Amino acid sequence: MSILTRQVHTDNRQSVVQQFNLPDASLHLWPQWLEPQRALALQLQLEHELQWAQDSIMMFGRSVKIPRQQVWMGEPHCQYRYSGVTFLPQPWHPIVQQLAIDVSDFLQRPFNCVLLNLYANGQQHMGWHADNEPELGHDPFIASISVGAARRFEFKHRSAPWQLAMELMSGSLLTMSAGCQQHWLHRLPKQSKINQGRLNLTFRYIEAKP
Ligand SMILES: O=C(O)CCC(=O)C(=O)O
Ligand SMILES: [Fe+2]
Repeated sequence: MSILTRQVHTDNRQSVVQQFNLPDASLHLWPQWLEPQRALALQLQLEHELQWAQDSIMMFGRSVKIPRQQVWMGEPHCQYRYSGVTFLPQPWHPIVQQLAIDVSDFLQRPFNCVLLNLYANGQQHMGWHADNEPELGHDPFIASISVGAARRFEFKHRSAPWQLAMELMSGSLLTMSAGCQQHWLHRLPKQSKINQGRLNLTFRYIEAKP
């Protein structure tokens, strides 16, 4: 499959965007959305100040530790159930809340919760999945910010032999929408040679129940 990408260059790093024209999905990547100093400060501060946990999930009827650490954070109503486990949100850390506001302003989209993942090195990873839990609504719009080591991020279509890989650099913003979670899977594969850590934040929106 040939993927057309369109690149726009101006002085402002936030307006440099790559658009991936995939069947059944929309992906946009701003490779340098955060200033390098802000990306580094964010990584260091969040690594130290959040209550990271190597949670367990259910796989094939067994409880298995995830190969990374995570924090679920956001508005109090944003309970999140995946892989057989319900997560209650930690209250906003002010830096993460400010980032949620900045991303919302930039994309003109609401976000009220975020899954943070901390990968100590390239051995830590996330397997094939889609973020299609019912709480996220019919066609989730997800904004993913990465800081730290650059890592490969891969997509594969659920029913056609199409694949796509990209590099998520420190300070990048990736959006996944328009069918991406229904029709595609994504993963962060192992890259054993990478020794540095990486932190990723996927901002999401969960509607409050009346
Ligand atoms: O670390 C990443 O870039 C993957 C994050 C992701 O897919 C998720 O949090 O659902
Ligand atoms: Fe995901």
